[in-house]
Amino acid sequence: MASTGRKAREAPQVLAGRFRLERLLGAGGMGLVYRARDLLHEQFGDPEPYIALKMLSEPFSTSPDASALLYSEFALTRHLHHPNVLRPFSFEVDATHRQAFITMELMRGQTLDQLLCEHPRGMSWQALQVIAVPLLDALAYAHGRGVLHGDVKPSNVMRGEEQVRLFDFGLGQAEQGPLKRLANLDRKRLNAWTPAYAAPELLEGSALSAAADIYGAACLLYELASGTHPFRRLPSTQARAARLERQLKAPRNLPRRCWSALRLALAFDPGRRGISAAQLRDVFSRGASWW
Ligand SMILES: Nc1ncnc2c1ncn2[C@@H]1O[C@H](COP(=O)(O)OP(=O)(O)OP(=O)(O)O)[C@@H](O)[C@H]1O
Repeated sequence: MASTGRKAREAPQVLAGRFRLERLLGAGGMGLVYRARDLLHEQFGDPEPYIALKMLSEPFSTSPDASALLYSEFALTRHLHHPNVLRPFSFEVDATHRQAFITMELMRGQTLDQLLCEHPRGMSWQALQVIAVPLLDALAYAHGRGVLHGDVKPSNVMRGEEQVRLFDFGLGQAEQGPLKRLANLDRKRLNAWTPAYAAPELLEGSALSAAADIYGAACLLYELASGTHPFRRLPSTQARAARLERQLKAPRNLPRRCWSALRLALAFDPGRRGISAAQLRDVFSRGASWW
């Protein structure tokens, strides 16, 4: 994180004459996210003029299709209207600084990786269910609209004061519908997957699929339930080579029916990962019967 301070100082103070950057909220593999104030809204008396503002960090920001990449993230989420998908506001370009950026709803809360630090032995079933069901519902909804997330992992889900939100569709893609044209960008060359959550077939060059999203979500859910990653945070290809699926243990906080479903979702072979986000959601939504 040492470099993020440097990037924060280098960033312009006001973008597009309107958005004043206040502080860096987070730096991921590809982007920098700031808390910013919308000076226009503030001028008209908006008591809550705060937004989140995302721009690409180097070296992505200097790639020829940087703006298209960011636009694609914006466009994918703009077409999703779900209470558990983070709301984007606008895509902008600051001509002076030649800087493209997205504005979006500012979330107050914790990302799930921050939450996991507080639960090293996993969460109770009740606490887990409150997160799992909305998250899976958001994923099922996105998949139903032909949108794949591409990077489901704990740092891309936030538990806000009121809601759980899935965000960062930066590696996402439209499988069908008019947005499919956006998918021409080659994300493989970005090599931005997080190997511990990316399904083995993705790391081996296959196209993104709903099944790949399921693998990431399953790793995340396992981690919430047990406090540890199912495959010791190894890249999935290495975990498969070491046959770690044989050592998988049912998290003690998980009802048995959820474990059977989760195990299926954790399959290394996409052909055997025979469960959808909607099916997983339905299993996790049922009451706390342990059988
Ligand atoms: N709308 C938001 N409100 C508050 N904080 C946010 C928001 N969006 C992102 N963040 C914070 O910024 C961090 C990085 O955001 P994001 O995941 O979009 O960037 P990224 O570079 O695409 O990350 P990666 O590629 O590593 O997943 C998040 O983990 C979170 O802490």
